[in-house]
Amino acid sequence: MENPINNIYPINEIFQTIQGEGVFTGVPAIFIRLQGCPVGCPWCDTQHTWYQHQERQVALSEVVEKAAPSDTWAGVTAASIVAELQQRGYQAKHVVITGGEPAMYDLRELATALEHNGYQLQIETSGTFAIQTSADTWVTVSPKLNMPGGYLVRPDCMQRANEIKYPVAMQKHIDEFDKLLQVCPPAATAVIALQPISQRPRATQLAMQVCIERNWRLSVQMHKYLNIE
Ligand SMILES: C[S@@+](CC[C@H](N)C(=O)[O-])C[C@H]1O[C@@H](n2cnc3c(N)ncnc32)[C@H](O)[C@@H]1O
Ligand SMILES: Nc1nc2[nH]cc(C(=O)O)c2c(=O)[nH]1
Ligand code: SF4
Ligand SMILES: [Mg+2]
Repeated sequence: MENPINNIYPINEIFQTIQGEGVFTGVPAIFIRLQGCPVGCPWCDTQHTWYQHQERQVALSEVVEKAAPSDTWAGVTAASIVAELQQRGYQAKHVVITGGEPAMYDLRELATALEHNGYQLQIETSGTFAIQTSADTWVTVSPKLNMPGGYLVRPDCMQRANEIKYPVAMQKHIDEFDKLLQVCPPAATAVIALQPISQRPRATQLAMQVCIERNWRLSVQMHKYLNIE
């Protein structure tokens, strides 16, 4: 049955590009970026999505294919989001819901609407909020440990993850991740990847070395090397 609730999702931007991170790297994808995140990672790529200011609310047409990142957002229903993707003639069938922190919102209605229209869904989440999405959603958890917002990574998120993509810059981060894997073990089938923070050469060197030692994957934010969105 269709979820009868008409959730309003705060959309920061919608764009079509190539997935640059994790297991689906290289796959053409439509990105839906939601506004709002309280986790506070100091090196966050998308700090313009942290706050949801009422006075920055705009129409949906203004957040589709933004010329530059901004903190404007539009409140949109699942049906209107699907209609917008179809109207824009996007060819990608892989949809990535990111943010901001998408797990702050109940994504079930949006997931159902997208799947009914032939899209395959992936979400990118920090693992600090309960994940409410469809059973078929590919869940990428990028755990955030000891961040200023004080949020904890949830064991249920680690269990649900199809992919764990951990951002690293120094050995301390690896040690913290090892502790997390012990306390909150992922499913045996979960793919584990390390993602160097902000393309820093030392972070990349460390991530490569640990991936080889542990037989984990490397995820390098390909879109930044290609200078695409
Ligand atoms: C911007 S976050 C949004 C989704 C969610 N809040 C999260 O953290 O997963 C999307 C992805 O970008 C990663 N990320 C953000 N800033 C980064 C940076 N400077 N270097 C490497 N990865 C970064 C996050 O770890 C996450 O995997
Ligand atoms: N190309 C591209 N790939 C991405 N993978 C995850 C992203 C994100 O911001 O969540 C992202 C992004 O912003 N662009
Ligand atoms: S959890 Fe994600 S969106 Fe929030 S600050 Fe960290 S990287 Fe940025
Ligand atoms: Mg990004």
